[in-house]
Order: sequence, then structure tokens, then C-alpha cells
Amino acid sequence: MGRWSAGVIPYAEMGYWRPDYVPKDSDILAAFRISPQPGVPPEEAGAAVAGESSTATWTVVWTDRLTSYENYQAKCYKVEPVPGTDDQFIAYIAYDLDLFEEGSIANLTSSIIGNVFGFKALKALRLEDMRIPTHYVKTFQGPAHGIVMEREYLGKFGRPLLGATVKPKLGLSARNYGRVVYEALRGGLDFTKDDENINSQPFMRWRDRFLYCMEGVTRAQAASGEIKGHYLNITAGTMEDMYERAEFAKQLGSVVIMIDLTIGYTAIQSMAKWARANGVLLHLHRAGHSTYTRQKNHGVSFRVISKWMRLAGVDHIHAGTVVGKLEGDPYSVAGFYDTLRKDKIEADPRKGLYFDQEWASMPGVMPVASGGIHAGQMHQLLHYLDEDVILQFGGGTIGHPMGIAAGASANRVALEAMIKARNEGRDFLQEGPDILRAAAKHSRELDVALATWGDITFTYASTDTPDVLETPVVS
Ligand SMILES: O=C(COP(=O)(O)O)[C@H](O)[C@H](O)COP(=O)(O)O
Ligand SMILES: [Mg+2]
Repeated sequence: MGRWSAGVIPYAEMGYWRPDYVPKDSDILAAFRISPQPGVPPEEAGAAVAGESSTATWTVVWTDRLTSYENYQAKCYKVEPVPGTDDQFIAYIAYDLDLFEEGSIANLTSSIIGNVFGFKALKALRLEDMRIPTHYVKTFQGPAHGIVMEREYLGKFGRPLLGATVKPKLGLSARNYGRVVYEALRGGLDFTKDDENINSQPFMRWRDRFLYCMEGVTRAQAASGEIKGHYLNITAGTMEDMYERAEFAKQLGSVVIMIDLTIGYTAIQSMAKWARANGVLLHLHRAGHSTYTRQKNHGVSFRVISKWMRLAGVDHIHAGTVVGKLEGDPYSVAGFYDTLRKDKIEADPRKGLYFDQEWASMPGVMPVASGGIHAGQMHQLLHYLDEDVILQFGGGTIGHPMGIAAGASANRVALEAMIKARNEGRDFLQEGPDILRAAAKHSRELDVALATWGDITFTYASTDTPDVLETPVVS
């Protein structure tokens, strides 16, 4: 059958399978994990993904002849079997830059993940990674401020920042809520945070929350002499409501606002522009992501979401803890953190990174480690996550038997002891428990925190692991 025969032509024959193709520097590249249905050759499945995510439909259309279709066709240029499986393959696909609108995550994703995930010829499909060429990177604003500017705004250097999510997630009145903020910040944290599902419910409307939180922030700043912040979640049903809430946060002097991933890519890009124009940091909670990031054979890897969010322009993003209560294989998490923080990243199959990525000096995003972590894990957190990270202890601050300020102080003492040990050149990972015990001799708060949570671990195997290694269970 030729390219122009009428009827249904295999995608491979339509020109979407091009093993001879050498990707251009300006091409957008994607690595998809494909699980073809029995009887579907992997090259045809890869070609089908290339076709449907670019120009093709299921049959030949004569109008192709009115375009320079070869330029617009995405090209599947390599298909490799996944080691240890007999039905999974990685298909590499190249897209010409001409296919995409500048500076639009919505446009990029409508092509790359628009229709292909529902293909009947595939049992499952996962977007593992993308290479965004610098030509395209440069069309995005990127982080409103980035890691360097954030540290300068806050005047805090050389250590991870500390935060806490106010708990219980729902139900507190504005005044009680503001009290938690004050106690946690005066106790030694840098930030407190609204939870993902705190917006403007009947038990606490947003304006009241903002007022009492900022009262807590201001008092804690006065008491400590440090800059403090509370991520005021401006997530709402419309852009107009979000702008109104963001403006009020700025009026009250907040250094940071917060949005949830659930607001959508375009809304995130709009708020990133607002945040840069108004000198306010932008925190993103990845609410909802596990519905499509966690399963290894279907969905979109969080590596890719990290890339999209760096382009979209957030300053903070939740990116995993390794040791906490939520999903997070150490190697995969290292891949997310590299993607968010570094300027030049080399492909590294151990970390699930399929491509080299250059950010062309686009500022880095501060990753946020949050979810079931406590002071007793400080050595592991510093080891796995390094220094440019926000460590957030919600339960691990507010659940402290001596109170919220004591919980905050336990975390601050543990962190400073660990940073001191690291700066002295000690093997802080191995000696971590000793370092913490020694610090606890001078801090009743840390002593009690270790007695309460010291042994708590979440020892489950991770779901989302790179293919090349059997990864250890970390607790
Ligand atoms: O409320 C919490 C953590 O509370 P706590 O510290 O009490 O466990 C956050 O919503 C999760 O960190 C989100 O997960 P992730 O950061 O993985 O997106
Ligand atoms: Mg939460």
C-alpha cells in the first residue's frame, strides 16, 4: 500500500515511523512507555502515538497534500524494549518546533497528551520524559522569582527552609487558624501553609483567614526578627476570584501566595505572571497528580509535570520526600529534584531521566518535601534532598506533645545541628541519630520529638521506580 492509497493505512507507512530520522536540536522530544495490544508491532504502536499526537487521523486525508506534511508529522525514531518485561517498549518521538504555540503549556499538552492515551491499539501508555529545546524554553516566562531571588527576598541562606501545613486540614475558625500560624512561625519555622483543600468554605472564608494568618506572620516576624511567610491559598472557581484574593494577600504584605495544580495550566501561567509583576512568591501544591503520575505503565511521569511547571513559572512545587508517608522512590525523586533545580541535566536512566535537558539560565524551582516527615529523619532528608528545598512538617510540628511552637523549635534545632555537622565535614547520614541525640541534650523540644516520632517509618515499596535498578525500600 502506498502513502496515498485510500482507506486505513498503518501509521508506520504513513511516515510516522522513521528509524533513519536524526532529531534536530530544536525538536521537542518525548519518551513514551507503550504497552501495545497483542499482535500490534511496537513500531506501529509508536508510529500511531506519533501520528495522533501530531497531524494524523485514522485514514488518509487528501488535504495533507496542501501542507508540507512531512515537516508537521511527528516522527517515532526509536523503539526499545523495557528490560524485564515482554510487552512494554519505550518509543522516542520527535516533534518539529513549528507544531507548537510559543509559551503555552495548554497548547503543548493538547498535542502531546491530547488524544493518544485512549488509543484502543494500546493497553497502556505513559509519558516518561520530554526534552524541551532551549528554543522553546525561551518562549516561557519561567519561575516568577526562582531559588536565588527567593533566598534574597527572605534573607535566608545555606540551609533548607522549614515549613508546616496547618492541621486539621478543614474545620478551624480563622482566629484559631491564625494562632497555629503564629505558634509555628515564632517556634522557628520559615513558612506555614494552607492545605490544598483550604479555599473559602463556610467554616472559614478566605478574607478572614488571610487577615488572621497575616496577623500571625507579622507578630512572629516582630518576635523573631526574621522574614516569615504563610502560603495563602488563592485557589478559587474563577480567575477573577483568584486575582482578587492574590491582590488582598499582597495588600496585607504577604511574601507568598499558593495555588493548587487543579486550577489548570493556563491559570497557573496567569498567576505566575501576576506573581512576577507583583513581587510575590508562588507556591504550587501538586493536588491530584497521583491520579496520573503514580502508575508506572500509564499516565504522565512527575518528571514531565516538573518540566511543565518550571516552564509555567511557579517558585515552589511539592516534589516528594523519599522517607515520608507518600509515594517517592529515592532515584525517581532525585530525577524530579534535578529537573527542578539544575541548569544543565544529563540523561541518567538510574534517575529515570531519558534526555539531556538545558534550561538556558531559567531560574530553578524550589522543591517542597512534605508528607509524613519528622525531625528524627533530618539526616536522611538532608542526604536525599540537599539544601535548596523546603522541608514541611505538618503533623510533625502541630502534633508535638508540648505544643506547636515546641514542634517548630524541635525541627529548627534538628536542622541546624545537621547543617553544622555537614559543614564540619562529618558523615551526617551515618552519624545522624547520634547528632540528633547530642542536640537533644540541649533542647527538650527535640528530645520529646525524638521520643514521640523517632521510630516512625513508612516502609512500603515504591510504585514509580526507574527501570534499570532494583531500588531499595527506604524508610
Ligand atoms: O498536607 C500535606 C502534608 O501534611 P503532613 O506534613 O502532616 O503529612 C500535603 O498536602 C502533602 O504533603 C502533599 O503531598 P506531596 O507533597 O507529595 O504533593
Ligand atoms: Mg495536604
